[in-house]
Amino acid sequence: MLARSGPEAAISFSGIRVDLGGRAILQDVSLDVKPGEFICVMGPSGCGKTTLLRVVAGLVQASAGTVSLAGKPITGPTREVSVVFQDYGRALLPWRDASGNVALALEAAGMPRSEQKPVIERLLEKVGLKDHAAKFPSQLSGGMQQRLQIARCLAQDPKVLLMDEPFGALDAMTRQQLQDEVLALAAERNTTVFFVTHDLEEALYLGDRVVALLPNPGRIARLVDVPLAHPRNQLTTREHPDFLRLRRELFDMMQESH
Ligand SMILES: Nc1ncnc2c1ncn2[C@@H]1O[C@H](COP(=O)(O)OP(=O)(O)OP(=O)(O)O)[C@@H](O)[C@H]1O
Repeated sequence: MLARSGPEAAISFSGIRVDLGGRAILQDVSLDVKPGEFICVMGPSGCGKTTLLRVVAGLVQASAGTVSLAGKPITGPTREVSVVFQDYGRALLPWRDASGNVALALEAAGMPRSEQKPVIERLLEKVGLKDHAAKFPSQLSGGMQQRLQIARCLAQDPKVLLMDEPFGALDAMTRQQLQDEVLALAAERNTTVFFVTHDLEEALYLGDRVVALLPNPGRIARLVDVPLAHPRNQLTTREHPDFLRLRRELFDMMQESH
């Protein structure tokens, strides 16, 4: 057995290429995501962010190279990985109330009904929906529906949480609240988060590292460490000189690539 210098990567991409529709969408992507790391993938529309996330979800296969989860090759969807989509409206079941939507994940895991109630209550409380357990998705605001989708994903107790532009459809205030909630939840559970966004500031605010992709074909243009202290703060973090410096650097890089 080979000696390892540190813990095994939670997600490891090694020289992957993804071809779709007869062309290379992603090329030569290599990246190790550490366990418990919050990694943000950003870049312009069409650079392959969602495709990269779908590779981790086991929904798209790499045409070349390898992708593994905690050392095991990804061959399809697994319960260790959960996905939060931008479109919460379609992700939730409209005929089930908030409790019922969270229960879905517990049922899928085979948890007996009698054990589900306290787990559901705790999760809804965690995402601030304790008093809305009996409401149906249509009775909840957009932010609340997204919180519910997050609770349902957490019910699966995933090692890796994939988030695809999860706050893109929310107003600025709600978006900031949810950013802080997800940061706190991920830190508390030591969940590895793979977060896709086209918003550079969101990527820097959330990420321990930011992967900047450029398109045609999608490839890693920059990988930056974000040296900002935790917990992050919507005012002081965003005003920090390191935040402003990195924002400028990545912004310039994106502009130059046009
Ligand atoms: N199934 C598919 N067949 C053919 N081409 C595809 C398929 N899925 C995605 N693509 C193409 O791959 C490229 C990358 O798409 P992807 O959705 O991964 O980009 P993105 O960076 O997430 O974009 P956006 O920010 O607009 O969501 C796009 O040009 C898209 O048209």
